[in-house]
Amino acid sequence: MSSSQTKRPLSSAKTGPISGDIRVPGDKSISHRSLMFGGLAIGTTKVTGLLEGEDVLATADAMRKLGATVTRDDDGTWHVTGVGVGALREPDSVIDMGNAGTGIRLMAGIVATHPITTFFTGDASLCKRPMGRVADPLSEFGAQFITRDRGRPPMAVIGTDEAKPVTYTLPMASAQVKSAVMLAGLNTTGTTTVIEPKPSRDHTERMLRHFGVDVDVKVNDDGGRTVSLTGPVEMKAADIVVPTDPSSAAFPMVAALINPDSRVIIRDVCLNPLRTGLITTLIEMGGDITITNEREEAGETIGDLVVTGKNRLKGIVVPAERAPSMIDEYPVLAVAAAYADGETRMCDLEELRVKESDRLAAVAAGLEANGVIHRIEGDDLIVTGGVVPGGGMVETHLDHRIAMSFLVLGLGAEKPVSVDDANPIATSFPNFEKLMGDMGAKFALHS
Ligand SMILES: O=C(O)C1=C[C@@H](OP(=O)(O)O)[C@@H](O)[C@H](O)C1
Ligand SMILES: C=C(OP(=O)(O)O)C(=O)O
Repeated sequence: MSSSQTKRPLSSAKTGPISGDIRVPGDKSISHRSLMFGGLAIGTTKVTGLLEGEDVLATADAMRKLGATVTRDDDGTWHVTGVGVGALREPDSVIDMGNAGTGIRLMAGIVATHPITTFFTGDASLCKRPMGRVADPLSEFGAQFITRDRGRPPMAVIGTDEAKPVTYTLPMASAQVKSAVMLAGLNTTGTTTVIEPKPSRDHTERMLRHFGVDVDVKVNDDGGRTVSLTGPVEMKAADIVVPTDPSSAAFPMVAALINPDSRVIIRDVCLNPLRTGLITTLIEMGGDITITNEREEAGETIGDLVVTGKNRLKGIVVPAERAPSMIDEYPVLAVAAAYADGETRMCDLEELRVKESDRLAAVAAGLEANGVIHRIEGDDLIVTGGVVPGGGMVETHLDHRIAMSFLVLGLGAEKPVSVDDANPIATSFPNFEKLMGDMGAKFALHS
């Protein structure tokens, strides 16, 4: 989003039961990848269910600047005609990736092994985020990077036409870094390998296969994975049906769980096992969540969620190894924990410090402002739940998940909860207010 935009404060208030039969927008990770991979493939890829959020629209523009043809029909179907791996055009202007970490890091991987120079920038949030985590492995292919402030955007990527294949062990659990390296490998002669000590979301692996790329995945003795592909590859256009985003479904899910007598059905949710950590956790906390109509589409498992508020939640310990499968859901899990009996400990949240905001600090500040007992020990967040006083104003720091999480907090609180800026919600969930409002959630502009 544009950081020069005027802030839009918004409040939420105690709502009572919510009910509805809804579809949240398309999965953000899959949407970015469908445009990128469609733009690299030979032929035209049809994409239905694309998330039309600001992050993904920035990726659409980026692919156009690199030579792909990306169009939208009036019914919301997108078409991407690719240029072929190796044939990207050098952009004639700076590419603005807005608020999107996934967008900039995966695009960096794509352009790193094309003989072009690409300039990337982003909003005030993105320009604080570390790019060294992709620049380091991509430099090993032979690409060069120029960044400001020790690795932050704006960032220039000088791609190489003599890429050397790389074997890289991820120093952190990151699907973005894994994907950037794999995507650089597409136009590299030889085998590119990524070893990930903890498995992270595997949409890149699944979707590359869908586009005809041979991706080898081995499960290692320690539970990690070794992913490899041999380039240069030719990708063939392949239609994509984007499932709905479990990270967006998280908000109505938690809203239903904290409001007794609620009942919400959320349709066509991506249930990739590397994305379902929050569902597992909320069920362990006693939440009434049932998965129905489970099926496979375009290489991903999808299903419908039926969520009710009939059980009171209880605090639990959320193990560190679950973090990659629910990394974006911790802010809203902290909200669920604020309504749970007892203590919830969320372990090893270091990666939250480098998201759209320092989410560990932003969540703690938001809980503090609304009278929720909590503490941070090392990289663990511990929340003691019960009655939520509310009444506080929360700084969102250009972070959509902080904005939506605290608006959900207000739906059960004694006094309204306000966020200083609801604009960032448009990056991932443009119809959040309408969808939640139609189910009974009370939102009001904060004066
Ligand atoms: O690959 C992806 O699509 C994403 C990976 C995760 O980031 P990290 O790779 O930094 O963990 C996640 O937080 C982000 O929202 C989307
Ligand atoms: C971390 C997120 O996204 P990104 O890294 O793509 O900005 C998110 O959507 O919560």
